[in-house]
This record gives sequence, C-alpha cells and structure tokens, in this order.
Amino acid sequence: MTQKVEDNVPKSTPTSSLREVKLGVWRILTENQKTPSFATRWEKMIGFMPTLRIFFEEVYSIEPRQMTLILVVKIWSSLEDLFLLHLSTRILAIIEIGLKEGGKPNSGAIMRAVAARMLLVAFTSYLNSWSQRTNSAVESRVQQHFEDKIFTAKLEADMPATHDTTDDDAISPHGVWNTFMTVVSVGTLVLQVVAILGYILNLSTSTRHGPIFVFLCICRPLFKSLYRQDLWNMPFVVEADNDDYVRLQALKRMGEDKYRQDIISGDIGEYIVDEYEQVQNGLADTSLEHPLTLWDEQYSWLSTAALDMLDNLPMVYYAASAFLDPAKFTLSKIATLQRSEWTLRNTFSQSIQEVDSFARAMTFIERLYKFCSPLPTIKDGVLKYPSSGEADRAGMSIELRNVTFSYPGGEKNAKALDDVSFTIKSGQLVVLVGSNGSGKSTIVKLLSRLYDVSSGNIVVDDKNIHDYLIADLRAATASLTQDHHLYPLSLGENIGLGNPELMGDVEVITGAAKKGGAADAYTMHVQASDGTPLAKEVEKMQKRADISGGERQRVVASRTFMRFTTGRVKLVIADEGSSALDPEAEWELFNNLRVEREGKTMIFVTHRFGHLTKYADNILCMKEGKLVESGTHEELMKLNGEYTKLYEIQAKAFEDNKL
Ligand SMILES: Nc1ncnc2c1ncn2[C@@H]1O[C@H](COP(=O)(O)OP(=O)(O)OP(=O)(O)O)[C@@H](O)[C@H]1O
Repeated sequence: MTQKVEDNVPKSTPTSSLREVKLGVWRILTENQKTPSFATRWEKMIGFMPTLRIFFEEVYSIEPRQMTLILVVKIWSSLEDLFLLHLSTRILAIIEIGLKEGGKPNSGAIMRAVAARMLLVAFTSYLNSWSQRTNSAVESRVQQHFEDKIFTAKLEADMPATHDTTDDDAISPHGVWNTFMTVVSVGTLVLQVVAILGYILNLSTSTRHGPIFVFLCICRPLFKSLYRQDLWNMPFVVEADNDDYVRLQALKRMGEDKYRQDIISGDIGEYIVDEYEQVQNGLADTSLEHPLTLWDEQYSWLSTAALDMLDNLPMVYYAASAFLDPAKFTLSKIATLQRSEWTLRNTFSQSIQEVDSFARAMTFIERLYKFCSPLPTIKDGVLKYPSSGEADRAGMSIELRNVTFSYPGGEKNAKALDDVSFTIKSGQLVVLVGSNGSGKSTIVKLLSRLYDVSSGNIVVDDKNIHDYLIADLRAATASLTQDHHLYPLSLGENIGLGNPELMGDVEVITGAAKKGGAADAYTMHVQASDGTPLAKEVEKMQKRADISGGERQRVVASRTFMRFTTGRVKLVIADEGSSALDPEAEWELFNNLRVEREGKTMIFVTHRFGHLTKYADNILCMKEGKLVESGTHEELMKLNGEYTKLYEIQAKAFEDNKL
C-alpha cells in the first residue's frame, strides 16, 4: 500500500536526496532538501497573486452578495477575540480602580461593559449560525459551478492531454470550496495576528517591553517550526514496509463482495482465515499506529519538554517585570497580558500551520486552471474535408510516410510505430493483422487524429492530414473499436448518437439496429419507451453492466451503421469490433458492412483471419511497431513469413481439433 500524506510530492532533483526512516510497519521517505529561502517563497507567492485574484474573483462572482456577508463574518470572527479581550480588560480595570480607591467599583460602567460583552457574544453567535447555513448553500453553488467547468474541460480535452493524469486525480469540485476557505482563513489569520500584535504593543509599558514580550509569546511555535521543519515544509511519502502487514491488507481485501463467488465455489475460506491468523501473529507487537503519530513520537521527550517550557517564558517575563518595576503593572494589566499572550501564541501557531495549507491551495488553484484551460495539443487544420472536387472519390485515400510514434507519457524511447509506410487507395478494403502490441490500434488512432505522429507524415487525399479541419475528418470517419463503451444513456440514444441529427427518427434507428444486430433489443426498448415518462425512466435506469460483451458490440456496431446515415462517411475503421460476436453475428456484421462499402475506404483490424482476409484488397502485417509484410492473402502466404506464421497457428488449431 502506498499512502500519500502530502499530495504534492516533488520529483527528486539532483540537489535533493531522500531520507528514509522506518517507523512501525511504515517506511517514510522525506526529501533532504534545503528549505526554500524566505525570498524564494515570497517571490513564488507574489508570482501567484494574479492567479489567486482570478480564482477569488471567479468564486466571488458566483454569489457576490452572500459571499460579501460570509467574508464580513469571517473578518468579524477573527477580530472578535480582540474585542472580547478589550471588554474584559475594561471590566477588570473598573473593578481594580474601584477596589484601589477603597470604595465600590463603578457599577454602571461595569454593567455597560458586561452588557456590551454579552451583546457581542450573542451577535457573533448569531452571525456564525447564519453563516453556517449560508455557507452550505453557497458551497453547493460554487461546487456546481466548478463541476460544470471541470466536466466541460474533461469533454474538451484531447487524448494526449488525458495522459497527464497526475493533475486529474487531484482536481475535484469539492476541493474548490475548501481551497477558497483556506485562502480566506489565511487572510483572516494574518489580520488577526496583526491586530493582536498592535494591541499588545499598545498595552506594553515601554517601547522595549512590547517587542520582547511579543517575541516570547511566539517563541514556541517559532522554534517548533524551525526545529521540526520537515513537519511543515517537507512533503513525504509513506509506504507499508512490512511483509506481514502488506499480506494482512491483501487478505482483508479477500472479504470484498467481488471475491465471494470464487471463495465459495473454490472452498478457500478456511485457507484465507488460517493465513490471516498467521500474519496477525507475525505482526505481534509491531506498531500499526498512524505514521504521523509515530513520526511525532520519534522526538525525544527532552525536546518536547523544552518546547513546552518555552510556553512559560511570557509569564516569567511579566512576573519578573512586575517584581522589578511594580509601579508599571496592575493586576488587570497582567491578566490582559496573559490572555493576549495565549491568543497571540494560538493564532501564530495556526498561521504557521496554514503556511502549508496555503502552499497546497496555491498548487490546487494552479492545477485547477491548468486543467480547465488546457492548451490544445492537437492543432486544428483549416481545409474542409472532403475538399471541393474530392467529394466523388470512392473513399478516403491514405498514405503513411515513414511514420514513427511514441505515446505521450509512455516509456522513453518506446516506439509504438517505427518508420511505417504504406498506401491505401480510395475505396479499398484493407486488413491490418499482427501480434498483440504490434501497433495496429495505434495506426487507427493516428488516422482519427486522436494523436499526432512523432515524425513522418500522414497524407489524406493528397494533403497532409494536419491541414484538414479535425471536425470534418472525424465526421468522415466511422469507427467501431473494441474499446467502445455503451454510454450510460438509453438504448435509443446509444444507437442514435451515431447521427444525433436523426435521434428522434425511430425508423432510421431501427434500420441501423438491424444492420448492427441489435434489432431485438431496440424493438424491446421502443416498446418500453411508450412515451410515458415512467417507461422512459425505467428504461434509462436499466443497468448497462448486465449486458454481455457480444450484445454490447451489437449496439456499438448499430451506432456505426447509424453514422452512415449522415452521408459524410468516407472511411470505416473496425478495430476488433467483432471480437466478442459469435461466428454467425460476425459474418452478418461483416456482410452488412460490405454492403455499405460504396464511397468508403474500409480498414479492418483483426486477429481472426477467416472471411476478412479473403475479401481484402490488401493485407498489412505488423510486428513490433513495424510493417513487415503487405499484399493479398495469396501473396503473403507465398512469402512464408510473419503472416503465414500467424495464419498457420489458427489453421493448425482447427486441424488439431479434427484429430
Ligand atoms: N495509451 C498508451 N500509452 C502508452 N503506450 C501505449 C498506449 N496504447 C498502446 N501502447 C503501446 O503501444 C504499442 C502498440 O499498441 P497497439 O495497441 O497499437 O497494439 P495492437 O497491435 O493494436 O495490439 P492488440 O492486438 O493487443 O490490440 C504497445 O507496445 C502498447 O503497449
């Protein structure tokens, strides 16, 4: 198990090294890097301000009125302690003066100060409860706003962008409100610290006393943050480093529902329970406590005690001052100093902790905007497809010229395609074959411009594929791949989305469903969707998970036939689109596709050589990212190479079965 304590683990740089600590069942890695200097952090923060402003304005503009009130309450709450402190001081001072003068304290003044204090408490508590209620409403509005934004960005992102998954995981609309409130909290904490500092300095008996007292108040959090720097500044990675513990976690997972059927049918429950007990015994006294608790415990009690002692310094200071210079100290002043010392220390500690949260908020906001406005990695062209004068072609003509391609984010130097060249003439039916991982699907993806070549060129109808408008190219391509999924929408939409313009045309959709082999399912769907809202809802709620692989492919194939109804398709790509179909359905699908051949080039990717290769104008045989052979079935068989080898393995299987 790898557990990230910090979600922003920096990549190791040559200037930093890793420090490893073993605690309990954990292995903790921290970065032994020099803490960035104050100047570096300051620079980073200043550079971040414009992005922070955009974020703040965007969140604020969702509900400006409510947001203003929330901010006012936040500011008020941060200053409340100080107002209360001031009123308490006044009450104490009035009492003290009264007692000193030997008479009764001024009851009117006391009553007024007490009433003011109570009013303040009641007002703040009302504001807080109002703010809590408002917060949740505003929070859900903000969440909704960013959910829409993230959803749109996800739909608009192109394929290479989706390889950068590290950012995706961390970006969630739920994080936006928390991040916003973190930024607000940091702002109000800074305000609070400044206000208390001002108050203490104002109270102090001399210009020298004030700063010394303030320093003593913040001594503990300051030293703690310096001494235990890694807690605040060093992101660290924690992973389980105990075989028994790792196995225990794995055995615990065997209790999940998905394994139940196997456990019952395989009768392996007893084995798992025995193993579970064995690893529990193996762990014996090893601490399973949370790594952060263990991390904290590794410091000696002496250092902890020394830090705790620092808490007492302000008291020692004003006790000594009162002793040495009693004329300048009153009891009410000492009480006020004590209370303000406590408030300052707490607020300062919180601020230091928030430095870390603020750094995380900065990272979150930067990632959010990067995610929501990704730079398009696939550049659009300007030419219409088909260009004027080319519309009558018998299909798309394609030429790959020395194409090499590596997947973004894939292993360095790993070429999915290596110097591949071939030509497919308009209207040809071409079959792509080759062993797993040989690059067949990659060719298909490049033709749909899901990715761009790393080097070389793809020429479509005599022009570079990059010159065409991507939307036009995609409209001219109908693809049926094994990766296609059923959408979590109604069956009618699943087929109709092949041509959204005819979504309401039951007759056209029925025709497509027939050709794709999903006619029975679609007829049932039409009967269920008898127009009543309830029937529609029932249909929508049907789980798509219970559908078999073959049934799914029939629906996806129907969607492809629906796409033909646009009249714009010039290229049909079927990448293992019939792998889950029974032989009869596959034969039917293939025949139905052949009927649609007019005006279209067809590329089939397959491992099953059966009927497809017989009808192919050309067969391209791939191996390890290279095109190794091409020609008709007869020509390739004569070569006695890779194609023959693959073909004979299949043929032999049938012969062996006969024996
Ligand atoms: N998204 C991806 N990221 C990184 N590498 C990938 C990705 N998709 C495929 N590859 C790699 O590219 C190479 C070619 O894969 P491709 O899917 O084109 O092969 P294929 O011939 O279609 O295989 P199969 O017959 O199994 O479908 C393989 O080495 C594969 O691991």
